[in-house]
Amino acid sequence: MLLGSAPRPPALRDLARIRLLATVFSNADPRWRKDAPRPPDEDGDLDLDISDADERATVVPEHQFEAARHRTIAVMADLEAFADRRVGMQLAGLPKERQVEQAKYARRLDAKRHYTLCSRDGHDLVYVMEDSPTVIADAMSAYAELHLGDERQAAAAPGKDARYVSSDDGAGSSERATHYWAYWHNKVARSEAATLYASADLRSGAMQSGTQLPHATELLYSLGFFLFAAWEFLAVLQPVALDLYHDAAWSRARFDPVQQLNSVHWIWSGLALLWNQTVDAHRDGQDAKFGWLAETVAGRFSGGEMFLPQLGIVIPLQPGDLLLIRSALLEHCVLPFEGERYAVVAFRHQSTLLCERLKVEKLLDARVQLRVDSEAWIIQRERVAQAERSSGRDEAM
Ligand SMILES: O=C(O)CCC(=O)C(=O)O
Ligand SMILES: [Fe+2]
Repeated sequence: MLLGSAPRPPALRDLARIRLLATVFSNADPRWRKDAPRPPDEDGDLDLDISDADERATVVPEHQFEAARHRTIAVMADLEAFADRRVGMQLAGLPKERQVEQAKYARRLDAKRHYTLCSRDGHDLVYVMEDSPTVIADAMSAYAELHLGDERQAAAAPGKDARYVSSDDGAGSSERATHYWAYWHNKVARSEAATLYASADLRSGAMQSGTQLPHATELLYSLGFFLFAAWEFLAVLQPVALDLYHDAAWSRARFDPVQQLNSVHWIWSGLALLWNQTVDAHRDGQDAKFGWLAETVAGRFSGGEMFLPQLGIVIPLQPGDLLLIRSALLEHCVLPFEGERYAVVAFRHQSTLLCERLKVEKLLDARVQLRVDSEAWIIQRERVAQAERSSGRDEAM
């Protein structure tokens, strides 16, 4: 695939969307039963109207992305070693205090830079882009206000998800929650015949009865910039990954609840929405092995940086930043914070690629790099300079 030429996914007309939502979330719909047979590939009863592409999320000026690509620093590491789990310091399982202690010895990246962390063998590991405009904090607060209620007190059920069971309970606000909007594959039979089911949030009564739907849709709209930015960056930096993710998403579009909530740039199999969660050192073992997770944070908080022990690096992820990270390979944890910290994490599980018979190894073979001497880089640099010149002119006028 050529740089940036990933096909734009279609979007739904509002009315069609509401009708679809009603169908998708209806209890009667057998697709969301765990034991449902795999949906047929041919057109089902849901007719997507693709005639009206939704451009809402595409109003971000292009030079903003170009500028973000413009400044990078590289930290060399070894991707294969990560896959083998041989490299660097690993902290999963250690008490949070020990994780925090180790973070003191890590290199702290400059918050005012965009950067790429590369592997020695030419694979990029992490991308960080700062300064995206954010409406996400408001949307997360509003959604929490309306729909989390008492659940906000309850983090992910203790013992269920080790990532969010922190030995340090003191960090952050007292209102914590983790919610998933996702489709999962049946964990028992991860095979061709594996079935899909929606996350508990999406199967909840409020979602199914529709009272929560407008707010969920609104929240997803508010994430438009984030999803768009992740899409755009993957298109340039990891086009093969974007292609795979896109194919996986769109071959499942009719059955993907979040897709149905409307997202033009939805290439993920799930979203994790975190309100004030501390997150212990972990790898996201279910994510595509060499794949990417996209994350943004919102709220007003201090601390809460992301620590990558294997790289010995602390990333001061700030509200509005975008992080792309090989989440199944790189161990990461969130350092303690004060204030309100929301995280939105978009991921694609390995099982969703296997199920689609998509070759996840392609993600490794992509060998797409951002190199200062590459042609792509030079083109980008020129475009950045151009964009900066013209925006300078705009400001002067
Ligand atoms: O909250 C964060 O910044 C990270 C969340 C995370 O790593 C996860 O949900 O897997
Ligand atoms: Fe994670």
